[in-house]
Amino acid sequence: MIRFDNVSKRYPGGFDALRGLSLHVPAGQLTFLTGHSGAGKSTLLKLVSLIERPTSGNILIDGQNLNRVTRRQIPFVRRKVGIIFQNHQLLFDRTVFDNVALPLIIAGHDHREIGRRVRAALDKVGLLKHERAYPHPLSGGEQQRVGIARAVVNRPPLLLADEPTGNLDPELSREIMQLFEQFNQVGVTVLIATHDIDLISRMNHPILILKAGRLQAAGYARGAAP
Ligand SMILES: Nc1ncnc2c1ncn2[C@@H]1O[C@H](COP(=O)(O)OP(=O)(O)OP(=O)(O)O)[C@@H](O)[C@H]1O
Repeated sequence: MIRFDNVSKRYPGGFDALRGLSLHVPAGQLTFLTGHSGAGKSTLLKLVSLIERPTSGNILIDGQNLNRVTRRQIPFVRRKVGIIFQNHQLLFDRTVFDNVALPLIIAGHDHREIGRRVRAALDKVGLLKHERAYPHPLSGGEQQRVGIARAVVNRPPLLLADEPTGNLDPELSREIMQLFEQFNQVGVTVLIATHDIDLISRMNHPILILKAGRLQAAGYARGAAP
């Protein structure tokens, strides 16, 4: 699903965030991406979502080489990718419904289709009863679920999450991970960047470990081979 072939990323200022990185995230898997602070996890996710471009090397998503994607094509490629951030980046002056509807409005769907899909996404994350609420009074875990509903409302085949449990306690973190597992079980490829070794070591999913912009190791927490 995601293939990095000798990818390097040098930011303006000269810092090499990724250095000749090659890796593969198979379709249909839930994969964790971990490594020290500054190892390049967020940079990798930004390259996959075309927020940043590589300095050299090739990135293939579902066989499509991102180097060949023009600026004008970026929004169409991004529709295949749902992105979840640690601080969920919700619009606090819009209702839960409107926050989740945003990607569909941008994509130009009609009113009825938007209503149907938003409610389906809110139902999946257990927030249907809060559709008219504003994000502020919701708990941190609920706000993160709104962000997840917004990411999946377009039904993308690929979900990326950057520290999605960073602000949550262990119980809520487990619930959020279970949600990702549910999406994965219906065929969505999921890539989650996280520092939470404790959480991922209790789950049996493939792990990629970055160190200073390179792949240090790939495997399973429980030592099981793929
Ligand atoms: N826009 C930018 N301009 C310059 N340097 C950047 C930029 N974004 C990231 N970097 C640098 O690139 C390196 C990798 O950053 P990145 O955010 O990818 O790491 P990370 O593994 O996600 O770290 P963390 O776990 O702390 O979020 C860091 O040293 C960071 O300072």
